[in-house]
Amino acid sequence: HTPQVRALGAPTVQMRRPGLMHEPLRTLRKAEGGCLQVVSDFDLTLSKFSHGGKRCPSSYNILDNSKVISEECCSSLRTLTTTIPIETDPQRPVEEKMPHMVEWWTRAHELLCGQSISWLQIAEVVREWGTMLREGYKTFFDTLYQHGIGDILEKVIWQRGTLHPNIHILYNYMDLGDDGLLQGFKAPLIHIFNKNSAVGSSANYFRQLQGRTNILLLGDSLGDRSMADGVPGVQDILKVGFLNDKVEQQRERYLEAYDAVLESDEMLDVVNGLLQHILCPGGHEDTPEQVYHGAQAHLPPLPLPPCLLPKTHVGRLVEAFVKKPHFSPIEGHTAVS
Ligand SMILES: Nc1ccn([C@@H]2O[C@H](COP(=O)(O)O)[C@@H](O)[C@H]2O)c(=O)n1
Repeated sequence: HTPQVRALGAPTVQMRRPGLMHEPLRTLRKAEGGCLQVVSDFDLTLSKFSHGGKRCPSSYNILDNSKVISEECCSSLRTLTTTIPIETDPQRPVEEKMPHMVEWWTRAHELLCGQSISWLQIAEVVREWGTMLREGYKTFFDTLYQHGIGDILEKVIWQRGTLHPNIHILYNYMDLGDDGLLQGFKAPLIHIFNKNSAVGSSANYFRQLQGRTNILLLGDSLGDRSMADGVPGVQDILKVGFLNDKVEQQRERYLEAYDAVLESDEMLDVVNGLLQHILCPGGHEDTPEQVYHGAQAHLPPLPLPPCLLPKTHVGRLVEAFVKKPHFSPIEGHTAVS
């Protein structure tokens, strides 16, 4: 018997087969988090899709739309967004979309590298942007940290004080020259349809987490549902999708792709509620806030991320600011994106 999961009763939650949630939830709950890893997308999943009626930028957009980019570059970047209809076209198979995505990301990187962007400018742009995480992000990260669960998410914001050592970030890391200017992006190129255990250092990373056989996956695009593909030894996986846009048109496909779909929901409350259900198997369900405050009481002080240690190169500081730090996962904690 799976106890009622209060979070799933929220009006924004849609499930095609609610009954199918029972088994994975039961397994996840039974393990009390000991076997859990959370694999999450960042853009428009942990960050907001809209705020005050306006669309929020992706982590690329914050640079694209900023004053550090010339008008000409901005317009060229905008031209590239003509690829979006291909990205979101439900009729095209992923294999057909792939080359277009590679071309888009590659060209955007080339354009950005031609702009002599300095690390200070990047830090400033990110600071200005800083408010766009979904409400509840602190509860989310702190709860996972307090329970020793890493294996989380892509791209997390250190500025928000939530870059705990159990987080592993998979992203297109910037390459800053000795002059502090953006000169390239590190390989391999990561784009919307190749974020999985086969890319870059992920295979190693996931191998370290072999004991964590239950996955809570969070995404906002249909490509995100494959983020845990190839992870070794997975027993149960629960996929939660944020359906941000064109809700009516996309509902059916999202319901097929994800176990639970959150429609136009800018909060992380449902996710926090699920975590709280999984992590407090013994008794009643506290509210996520109660769990959060409990978690806070036990949190050790945050260690400085390696990029902020005194001896490190200033460029690494920038990488932290722009959410593209290259931290080695710390054994026993870790996290993914
Ligand atoms: N140069 C680019 C490339 C992609 N985008 C958009 O960012 C989004 C990234 O989404 P993830 O789910 O992979 O985090 C994606 O929706 C692209 O449309 C961009 O803005 N600029």
